[in-house]
Amino acid sequence: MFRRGRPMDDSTGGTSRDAGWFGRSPQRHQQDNGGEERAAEDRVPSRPVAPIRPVGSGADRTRTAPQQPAPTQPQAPTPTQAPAHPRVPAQAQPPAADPRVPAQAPAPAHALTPPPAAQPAPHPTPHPVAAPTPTPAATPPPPPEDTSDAALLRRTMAEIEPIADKVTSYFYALLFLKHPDLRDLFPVAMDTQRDRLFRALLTAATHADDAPTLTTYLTHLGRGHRKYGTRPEHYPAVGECLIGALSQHAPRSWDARTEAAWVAAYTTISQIMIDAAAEDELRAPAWWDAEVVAHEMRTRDIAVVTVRPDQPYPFLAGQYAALETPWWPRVWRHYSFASAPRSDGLLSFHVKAVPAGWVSNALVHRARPGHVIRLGPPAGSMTVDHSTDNGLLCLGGGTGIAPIKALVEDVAQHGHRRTVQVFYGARYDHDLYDIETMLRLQQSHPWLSVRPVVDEGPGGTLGCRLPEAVCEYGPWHTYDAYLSGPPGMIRRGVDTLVGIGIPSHRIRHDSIEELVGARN
Ligand SMILES: NC(=O)C1=CN([C@@H]2O[C@H](COP(=O)(O)OP(=O)(O)OC[C@H]3O[C@@H](n4cnc5c(N)ncnc54)[C@H](O)[C@@H]3O)[C@@H](O)[C@H]2O)C=CC1
Repeated sequence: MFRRGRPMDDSTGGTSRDAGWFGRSPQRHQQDNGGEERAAEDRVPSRPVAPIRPVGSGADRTRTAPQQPAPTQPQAPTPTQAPAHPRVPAQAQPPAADPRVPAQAPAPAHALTPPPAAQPAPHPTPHPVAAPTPTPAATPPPPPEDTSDAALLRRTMAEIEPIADKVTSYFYALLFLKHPDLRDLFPVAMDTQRDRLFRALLTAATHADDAPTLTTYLTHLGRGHRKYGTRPEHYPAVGECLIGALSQHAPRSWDARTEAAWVAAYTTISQIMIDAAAEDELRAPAWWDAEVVAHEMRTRDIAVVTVRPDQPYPFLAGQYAALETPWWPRVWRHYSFASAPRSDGLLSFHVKAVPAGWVSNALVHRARPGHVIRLGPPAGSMTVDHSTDNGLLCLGGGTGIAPIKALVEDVAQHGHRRTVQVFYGARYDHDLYDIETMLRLQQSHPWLSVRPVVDEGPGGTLGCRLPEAVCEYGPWHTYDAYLSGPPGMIRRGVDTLVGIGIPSHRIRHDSIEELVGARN
């Protein structure tokens, strides 16, 4: 969930009312803990992380760079084999990789070289005898240099940010060169993985001096990495190569102190993630196997897939999960739950097959009843705040209607009458694949109104009409807003809603960065 223009990592449980990126909502906290607050004494003892020995650090920066990794990248998602899921988790991914981390560039702590002070202009003196001599303005002293660890980390990040892609490639090259055994544990295609790592790194670095925020974020990250089979011994290998890559590409800001700051930061990061994963092991599986029990094609490229998890799967309406199919091991994509929790324990997802979408094509065109997929733990905080009576204004674009439907069901289950107004957007009439369900819900719930908004206008003109359509109704300033759909719709929707008076802290949606490419 986000504040406007300021993404919250929804896997971390932030709410619009939290103070920062990774603030934790009471509601999400409860869900994280299975409804119970764990007593401190229940915590498992910390597992010490092995020391990190930076690879390719400042001292040997001049060495030849390793060759770029050559991950095989199949051209099209046309799986031909259906290997069974290995029962023993053979996956591992580097610990600093979360899709929900905002790709926000860190602001440099301050300019290292202050701009030159302006020189006083020469005063014209037509009558030199009488003219007073001006006192030159005092040159302000340069601000004291911030040499805290956090500032050192931010300086490195600022230096590598413009060449992020290169640094990430170098990091993986180093990792697979030094630890070739780890290559098999990553997905065949490393495209999404690369961005995630860098974004997670940015977040950790920019929040290094904000311990509570960082801890909450990393705790979720550590738990989420269980499904990859990440083990404590993987962390030093990743850390060493990460620091090696940074030192190689940030020559201006790298020195012994900077290296020490990175080693300390990464050690802390690893420790929190390892401990979080160990604690989570006590109460939840790393992933759930889930059998497909129904597969319904709604259009030629949209399917509603219903699965039965092999054990209870607690979640909240509005959340999402990572899904892995048996055809593309270690490739996980996120989908929202399309229903509130059901008494029969079944879960539904709305999946649109997108071009070159590995998981989406497998789920739409290949998965059938009887197949078993995997689910990661639930995440996300686009959930209903049941502590208020505010109405809900919901914008669902395309398959983004899935979590909106879950939210409506959630309000219905709570039996507390609140106005819910849904605007359901699609390009054409025939793209409104779930309109019948939504209209049925409207019929049975007098507090619910559903308005389809189709882009195709008179004479076949197309325009993105969804956010604007909301302005024709209202007023909305007492409503909580929920947006779900393509990133462009979210961005424009947020601007529109703020423009018509909904405070940004009452506007909720999943991470835009995560949405980009996350469901393909
Ligand atoms: N399947 C799921 O569980 C979920 C999917 N999503 C996301 O929803 C999206 C659904 O994609 P499609 O069905 O292909 O939607 P689409 O591209 O057909 O668009 C759906 C609606 O969004 C509006 N829209 C699109 N771009 C816009 C823009 N730049 N400004 C304003 N409005 C815009 C359209 O006018 C239309 O009303 C995907 O990006 C997916 O990641 C989001 C949440 C859950």
